[in-house]
Amino acid sequence: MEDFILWSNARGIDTSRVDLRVDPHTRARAVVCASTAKIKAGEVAVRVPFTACLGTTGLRCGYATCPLDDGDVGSSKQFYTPSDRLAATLAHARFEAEGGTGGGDRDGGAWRAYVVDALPQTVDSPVTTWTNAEIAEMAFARGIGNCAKAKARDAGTIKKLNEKYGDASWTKHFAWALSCVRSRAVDLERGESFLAPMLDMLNHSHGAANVKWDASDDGEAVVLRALKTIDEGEELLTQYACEPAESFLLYMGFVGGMNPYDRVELWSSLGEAADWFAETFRSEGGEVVLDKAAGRSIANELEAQQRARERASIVELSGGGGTADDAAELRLRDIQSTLMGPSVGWRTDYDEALWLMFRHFTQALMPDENADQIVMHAIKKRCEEVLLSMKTTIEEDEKLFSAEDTPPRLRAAVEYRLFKKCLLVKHLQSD
Ligand SMILES: C[S@@+](CC[C@H](N)C(=O)[O-])C[C@H]1O[C@@H](n2cnc3c(N)ncnc32)[C@H](O)[C@@H]1O
Repeated sequence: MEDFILWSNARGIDTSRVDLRVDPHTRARAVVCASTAKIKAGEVAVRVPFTACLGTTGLRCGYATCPLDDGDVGSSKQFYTPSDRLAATLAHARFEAEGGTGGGDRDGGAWRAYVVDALPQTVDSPVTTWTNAEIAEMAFARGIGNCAKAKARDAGTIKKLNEKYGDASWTKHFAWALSCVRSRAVDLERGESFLAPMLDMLNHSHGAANVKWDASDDGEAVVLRALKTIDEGEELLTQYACEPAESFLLYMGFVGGMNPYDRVELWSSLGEAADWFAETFRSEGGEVVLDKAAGRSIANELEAQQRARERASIVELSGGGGTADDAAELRLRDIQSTLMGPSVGWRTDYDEALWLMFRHFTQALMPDENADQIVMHAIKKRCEEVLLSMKTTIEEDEKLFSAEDTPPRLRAAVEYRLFKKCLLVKHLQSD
């Protein structure tokens, strides 16, 4: 790590207020407040000039050679997501740092201390190294399904890159680079993310972050700003993202305890929820009374409206206007291919659509009942069904989670399913 610190300082990264702590067993790093002084709220703990970052030319990053920008048809931004582009840039830097000749600025050697020596050799996560049996331990369809989708998508991208650039080029590092990007890139909400050495060694906390990353006042650097006073020796923690547990486990290999943004998918689509409603709320004689085809078409309509809203909000986030349409479409594709997919749970727009649909069904089938109460009853019934469908109980999971001899991957999968189950129980107990 000393070489990395020397390299960082030579690149203008000011590390005088922090130290790196390395766990001797796992080699995992944590950034801690240096023993020299506390860091007060609002102060800058670390400053990383963009010239020491790896990313896009737009940010004037020091390493910005994206091999996908080779001018060929099929290599433009249209065909790759921002994560693909950053991963290709990192893969290219590593290829050069290890002596490969890949064109571009041939500056890779200068980045060796970071891309070869400091970045992890592997990112252990369900989408990278876990076996199918290990993935299955996540138990919830959303996590497993998103993992399968991400793996299939990555395999497709790698195949495409190998066909175009050959598998002995920088592409041989692409899968590794993508996992590094997903687990450590910084995003300043300017559209594209980048890798900032040193900042990317900070760990995450769902609820106790004491620093946040920010653009420097002069716009030349990314800085870590203290959110409160940080004592000597205290670990600097940031909140990487406000995302459900899937995003953390699939792309970073950890769950990180109770996540306030976590959610449970009760059905994989509104159509499935509509069928479930029809099957569950039958006549006294046991016949299905809700017209299933009509139920499905309501579900499809609500889902289409939801997609249109999502698209519109992404266009708005991208700044609106003509060219933003492409960016919005790409961003939507990126989000959908990695994180989301249709989702029906609660506390999002999809929940609103679900609620509307179930209200509509209730009013048609049981006009004398209090529709909201029936909807609540239906959702709780589903929570119970999902809980009962699990192969393990909460108590068994708790035991596995705390047993010392539980293998780390199983522990991570158990932590994932355990918090989901706790969410279901919490919902069942709510008024
Ligand atoms: C951006 S890096 C952080 C630095 C990392 N510890 C290292 O050695 O470079 C992200 C990785 O750190 C680990 N990590 C970060 N926050 C964590 C947390 N709250 N719980 C468990 N692992 C965490 C995960 O392995 C994750 O993939």
